[in-house]
Amino acid sequence: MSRKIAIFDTTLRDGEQSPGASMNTEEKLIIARQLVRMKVDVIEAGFPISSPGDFKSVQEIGRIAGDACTVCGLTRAVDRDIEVAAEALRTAKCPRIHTGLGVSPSHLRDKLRMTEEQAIARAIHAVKYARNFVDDVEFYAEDAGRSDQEFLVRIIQAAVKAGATVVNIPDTTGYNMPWDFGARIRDLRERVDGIEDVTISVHTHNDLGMATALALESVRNGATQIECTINGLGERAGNTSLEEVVMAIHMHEEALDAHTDIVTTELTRASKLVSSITGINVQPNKAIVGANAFAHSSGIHQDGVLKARDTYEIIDPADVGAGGSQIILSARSGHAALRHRMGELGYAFNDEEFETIYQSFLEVADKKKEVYDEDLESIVHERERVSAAIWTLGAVQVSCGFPLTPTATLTLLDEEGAEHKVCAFGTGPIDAVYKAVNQVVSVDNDLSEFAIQAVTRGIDALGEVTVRVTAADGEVYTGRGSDGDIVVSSTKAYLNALNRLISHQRERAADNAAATADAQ
Ligand SMILES: CC(=O)SCCNC(=O)CCNC(=O)[C@H](O)C(C)(C)COP(=O)(O)OP(=O)(O)OC[C@H]1O[C@@H](n2cnc3c(N)ncnc32)[C@H](O)[C@@H]1OP(=O)(O)O
Ligand SMILES: CC(C)C(=O)C(=O)O
Repeated sequence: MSRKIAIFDTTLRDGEQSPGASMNTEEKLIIARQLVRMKVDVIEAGFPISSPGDFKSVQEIGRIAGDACTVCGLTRAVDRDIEVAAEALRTAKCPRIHTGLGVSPSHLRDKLRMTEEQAIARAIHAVKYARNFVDDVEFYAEDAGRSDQEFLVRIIQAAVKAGATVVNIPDTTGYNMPWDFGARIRDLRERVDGIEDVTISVHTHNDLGMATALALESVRNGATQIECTINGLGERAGNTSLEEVVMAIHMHEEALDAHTDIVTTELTRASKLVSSITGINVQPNKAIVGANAFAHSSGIHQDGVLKARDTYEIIDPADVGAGGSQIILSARSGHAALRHRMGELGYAFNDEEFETIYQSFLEVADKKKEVYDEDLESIVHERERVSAAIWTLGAVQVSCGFPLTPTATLTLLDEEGAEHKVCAFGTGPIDAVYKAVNQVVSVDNDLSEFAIQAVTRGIDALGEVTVRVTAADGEVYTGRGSDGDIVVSSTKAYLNALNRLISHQRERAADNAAATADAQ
């Protein structure tokens, strides 16, 4: 059995330190329930002395967690902080006090204004004092990543001797290279007496984008607890992201000789919950939980994934509760992806038909970021309309605006492919286009209805126009047209209606001629 790595979730403490992420007790409780469901080992619920609200949150989370996990409150190495944390955790089944102080030259000299000896004395006192209230005391050596390693060994040794059950080695400013930080952990493990009886924890920040790497390198060097947050929330660039370390350990259990007890299928839900409560969106390309983590939008990748998912996915989306892989249709998609999606929508085409559809798809895709199902339906229907065409659109251009007179320049193609070019004015751009169409296609009709709607989302949505025209004999014909440009969709819709009218009139004329011939 591999080593168990405890997951210490600090979303509700360090995560909440993200600007704009503060949460009330009710919200913290909702997240805490999800953390319990996900089986984290420790919930750092807050900093009890910092406010009555945080005190209450720690107290309530201690109550709901029961013995499912340890609940921890953070303190400075200050007696009053420790007393208040102890009080907040009084009714918790598995309470932990997390106390400590800065250990780097900068923290000692500029922030705490203490000598190394004073800091060691304060650390010993804080750990011992906390042990009066709880059996489980975690000592943090803040900014250990920039500390003098000899001093770090001494203060950690003192904390272990004073009764710390966990020693936390933070890279508070995310300064280290993973291998350097790993070497620090290994050195502590080799030199601190009694460290084998305590848990070595790491708390790494993402200032250089390496929080996850720092945590994993620490595990390789003997750490058995990782402090992390959902979505990597936390001070400045954030903390180690829980979902990343959990899945990295999950994927490389053998190499790391490590596992966690996290229910990975709950990761996506946890991410969405934290994002909706804090109002902090997850970047789409975020590992594991980003909206694009299992989305494929380029043809070569889509073809691969459709043939075998693991050609481009190392994680089964179901393993993190993310539903399934997504094929995003875009101008970079190839035949395989489009054929697949069309199949899912219930369309089957022969190769020749499909090639026309694919070319229309590329035209639409070049104008839009993403092609949705509604766009595909529209492309299919547009093709059906084009195949029934008598008059087709060659080109249309309008100029309009204040104080211009709306003008349309139009080229229509007849059934023989001959071009007919006209120009017309109107009360608006569509009116100008329709007047131009009437100059070429001379059939008696009244435009009785005109409606336009966006087929999909966004400013680049296809606009679908529906028109109804009434012929001289009172018969009504409907026409539809779609395009990213509503002048073009309006023109196509009108032509579609007129083509129907003309072909119906031709059918009727042919029927009449046949009837006359029969009668003679
Ligand atoms: C790396 C981290 O993420 S640490 C956690 C950060 N979290 C927080 O700060 C929680 C929210 N903080 C608060 O509510 C407040 O800052 C409190 C209640 C903790 C303290 O408030 P105040 O008493 O007003 O102090 P203030 O915040 O102005 O300054 C911090 C003081 O604590 C001292 N201090 C900082 N860390 C420690 C420590 N670990 N142990 C002992 N003293 C410390 C500072 O040196 C400073 O002391 P000084 O006033 O004598 O110079
Ligand atoms: C208080 C400690 C654990 C911390 O948050 C840090 O060092 O970043």
